[in-house]
Amino acid sequence: MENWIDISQVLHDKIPVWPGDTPFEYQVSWGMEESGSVNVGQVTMSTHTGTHIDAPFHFESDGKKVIDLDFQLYIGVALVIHVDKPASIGLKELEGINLSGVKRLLIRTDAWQDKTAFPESIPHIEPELAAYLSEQGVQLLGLDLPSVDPLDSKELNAHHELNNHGIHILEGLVLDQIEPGDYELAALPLPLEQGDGSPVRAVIRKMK
Ligand SMILES: N[C@@H](CC(=O)c1ccccc1NC=O)C(=O)O
Ligand SMILES: [Zn+2]
Ligand SMILES: [Zn+2]
Repeated sequence: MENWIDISQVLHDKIPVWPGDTPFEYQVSWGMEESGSVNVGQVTMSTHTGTHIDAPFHFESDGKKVIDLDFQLYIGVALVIHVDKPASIGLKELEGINLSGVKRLLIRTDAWQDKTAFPESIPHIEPELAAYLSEQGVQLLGLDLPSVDPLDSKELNAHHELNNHGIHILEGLVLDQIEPGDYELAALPLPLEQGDGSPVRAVIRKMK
């Protein structure tokens, strides 16, 4: 009994993407009939589709690309907390939660309920939170939202501040059914040499 729970969005042709971004598409480009032996598929997608990580190159031209990220960060103990549908996530929202020594923090907001559509607005991470999180030891921040900044933000202050404090970003998790507590997490990015982001298969297992 392994008890791993999938907290990833399913990738299918109707998965919502950032407005104006490349739609997700899977096609069998070389079918059984044609090839004589196999189906061979091709995937077209934005790197920010569904459950994914951001590399700093996403928002900084000289930032690290996916291949440069330490993959160890994406496997290990993580704390899940529940901050119910906040307007934004700052110090006040995390009051009373002990984050000391937490390296991977996953925040369940339940603010993106209908995952068949891209949300109209989302709670954002207050950029000032980055310093506090890094003081506590946080190096990976995961959310059940498509961004850590407001959807109309061009400055991407939370992305930058998190990166300035050595905190990496995991977005688009599915945490609706997940009770707060200590878990093991695995959410490995693909080894994309040029990637600004990467889809991940994110799974968690409750710590005994
Ligand atoms: N910051 C978002 C993605 C993002 O901003 C975005 C993704 C695809 C196409 C356009 C985007 N932003 C455009 O202003 C993210 O980190 O996933
Ligand atoms: Zn992203
Ligand atoms: Zn992002």
